[in-house]
Amino acid sequence: MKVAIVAGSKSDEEIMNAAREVLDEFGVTHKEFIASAHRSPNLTKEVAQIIEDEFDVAIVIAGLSAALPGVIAAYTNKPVLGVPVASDLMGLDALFSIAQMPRGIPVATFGIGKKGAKNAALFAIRILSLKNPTLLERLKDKARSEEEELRKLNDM
Ligand SMILES: Nc1c(C(=O)O)ncn1[C@@H]1O[C@H](COP(=O)(O)O)[C@@H](O)[C@H]1O
Repeated sequence: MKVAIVAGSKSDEEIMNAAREVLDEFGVTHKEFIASAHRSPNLTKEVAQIIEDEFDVAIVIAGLSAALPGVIAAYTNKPVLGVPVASDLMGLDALFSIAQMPRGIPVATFGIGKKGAKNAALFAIRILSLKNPTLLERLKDKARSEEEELRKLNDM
């Protein structure tokens, strides 16, 4: 039950942290990697091979032209959850780049930045919960307690 979090640069650290916090909350084992398909293609290939061999799912975070999620998905059959990072074009560049994958190389695309990273982590947990009833219960508990908070706010 392991999730890889990969980012294209150390400058994406804040977004990585957002994903990590959610995984920690659910007690999911994870490991972080920094690799760039553009700047370190050999390292990226090695990281993808490690994901293929040792991980269940990968959250891949990238800004600008954001080739990284697609390149990782080319080297592994494990599910790749892509998270765009905002920069000069508000992250639309990365969003379109990650969403517009050529046929045959699927990457699930999430929202831009920290919210997207948190949802990607929750999605990774949903994937893992298919084979892990304890994790599924934790997801249900979280949903229940969030609804409970809203009931209190509404005095209901
Ligand atoms: N999208 C990619 C890739 C890649 O896709 O290979 N490599 C770096 N980057 C992105 O470049 C942005 C700026 O990086 P720097 O701050 O290191 O210049 C980061 O958001 C990173 O994800």
